Amino acid sequence: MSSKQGTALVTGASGGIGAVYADRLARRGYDLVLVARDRIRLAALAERLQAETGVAIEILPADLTRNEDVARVEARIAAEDVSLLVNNAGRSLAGSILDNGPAEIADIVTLNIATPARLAAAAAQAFVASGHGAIINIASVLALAPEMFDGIYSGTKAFLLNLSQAMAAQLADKGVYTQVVLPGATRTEIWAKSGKDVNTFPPDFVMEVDDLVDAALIGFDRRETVTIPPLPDDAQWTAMQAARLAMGPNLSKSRVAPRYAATVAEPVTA
Ligand SMILES: NC(=O)C1=CN([C@@H]2O[C@H](COP(=O)(O)OP(=O)(O)OC[C@H]3O[C@@H](n4cnc5c(N)ncnc54)[C@H](OP(=O)(O)O)[C@@H]3O)[C@@H](O)[C@H]2O)C=CC1
Ligand SMILES: N[C@@H](C=O)C(=O)O
Repeated sequence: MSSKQGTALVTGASGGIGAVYADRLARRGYDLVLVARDRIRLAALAERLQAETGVAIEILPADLTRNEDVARVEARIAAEDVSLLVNNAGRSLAGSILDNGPAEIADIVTLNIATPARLAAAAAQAFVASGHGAIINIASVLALAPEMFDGIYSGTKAFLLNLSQAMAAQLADKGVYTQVVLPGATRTEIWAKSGKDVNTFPPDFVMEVDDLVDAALIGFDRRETVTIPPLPDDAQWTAMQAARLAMGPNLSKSRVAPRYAATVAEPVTA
């Protein structure tokens, strides 16, 4: 029997933020499709949540950097029971742009940009066709703070913020809700995987993963487009958006802005 909430497909569900989303969504009555590479961890989570909540749970082991695996997940999203996509799987990098080569850069761009874009598109197309559905994209506060990190990881998260705001604008009147979540530093394995010890960070800098997901779901229930769980004053985000939108009418012109007119410009020497 299918659940009233429908089915939520969660990527990166084998640990960290994705596993907590799976837990919370099962308790809200969603059936689940759990996606990640580690079949054993997915099966253990599915078994526990099935026993605790009684919802139907399937596991879909997939390496989301592989085209054929992503295609299997796209096909599962297109099935009519799926009503929620949590686009969460992601990775970080060890070191800066000076330390990473082509393989690492291609891998993170595929996992953090190309795959979530493909899955978001698959979900958007299916949900618009059925007239309802929701998409949660997990970005990062580093989308707003490129100076703080390596630039590549934070750039992938800026992409997700941009994509989500565009999707929210394009899909809201078609019955599809898009939320982008910007966590700050959150205590998960992502830090150790990229060579950082999260326990050396100042304690008031790091959020526990349960708190992060519970706050993000409050933003979801409020139908926020952008949810930033650590940010105390929403007015700061609103002001930044207002400043960005105010530039809109000036961003494309037939004439060069006077400050770039040839007679004004000074040659720059390196
Ligand atoms: N923790 C933090 O401080 C923050 C995290 N985020 C974002 O939150 C999201 C979740 O991260 P978090 O829970 O912290 O990290 P974790 O490393 O704990 O979890 C990452 C999840 O992604 C899965 N994953 C990684 N690579 C692949 C792959 N190639 N194919 C399929 N699944 C994959 C992992 O499963 P498996 O290894 O089994 O494949 C795992 O389930 C990420 O997008 C991250 O960028 C954003 C801001 C802060
Ligand atoms: N996951 C973190 C970096 O690795 C972050 O987004 O803060």
